[in-house]
Amino acid sequence: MTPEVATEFRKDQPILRAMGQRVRERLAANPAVWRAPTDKAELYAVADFISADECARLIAMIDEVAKPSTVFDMTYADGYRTSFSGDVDPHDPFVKKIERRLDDLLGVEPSWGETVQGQRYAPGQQFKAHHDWFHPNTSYWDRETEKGGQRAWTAMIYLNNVEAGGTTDFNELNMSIEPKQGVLLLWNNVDENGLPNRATLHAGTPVVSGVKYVATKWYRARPWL
Ligand SMILES: O=C(O)CCC(=O)C(=O)O
Ligand SMILES: [Fe+2]
Repeated sequence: MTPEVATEFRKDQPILRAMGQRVRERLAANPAVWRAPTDKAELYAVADFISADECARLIAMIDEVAKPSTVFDMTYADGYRTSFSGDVDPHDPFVKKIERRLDDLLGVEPSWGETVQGQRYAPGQQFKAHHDWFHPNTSYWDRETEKGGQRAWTAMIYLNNVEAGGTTDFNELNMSIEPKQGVLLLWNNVDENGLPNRATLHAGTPVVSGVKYVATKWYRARPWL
């Protein structure tokens, strides 16, 4: 990482380092949490994090709000993220229940989490390789730095099994994760020093057949609400 970039990241670095340590220790003490065998990134999974009924309920909510996805600096037409997505109602008691379960797993202040975003991929749709952490020199950097700061953790739940395709690929880690209903995938977007981790590069690969639904919550360095 160039020194120039490191300057941009300095503001949240100590917070992210401390947060990483706290979450890491909490997850290590939880027997339901599996840690991927790599030291390049912190990637975890929890099986049966939510039930099939809960998945169905979230899927119905996603179908109500999903629109062509955008990425912070891009439009749908750029073809980078061709899924449909939308935020589910953050005031819905059922959504709050799922959020509480996530907050509690990580031991993170609820106010640091963004609203849960649902995403649906039809055959051929994908989210090309990207980092979830924010990059400086973008149109959104100042705004996001002001509101919540850097993205620290990503918590993504697979809501259904996909007939073919739709894996989440972490190419730097040589890992390709097949969607499985109810599984939570969790990773720290920054390294142990609190700096953005390039090895967290990942993609939602094109669905080949069937449909894929995920629900994602990102946790920030500071209160987002
Ligand atoms: O759908 C996936 O497997 C990955 C989604 C993703 O990376 C994201 O929404 O940031
Ligand atoms: Fe992502």
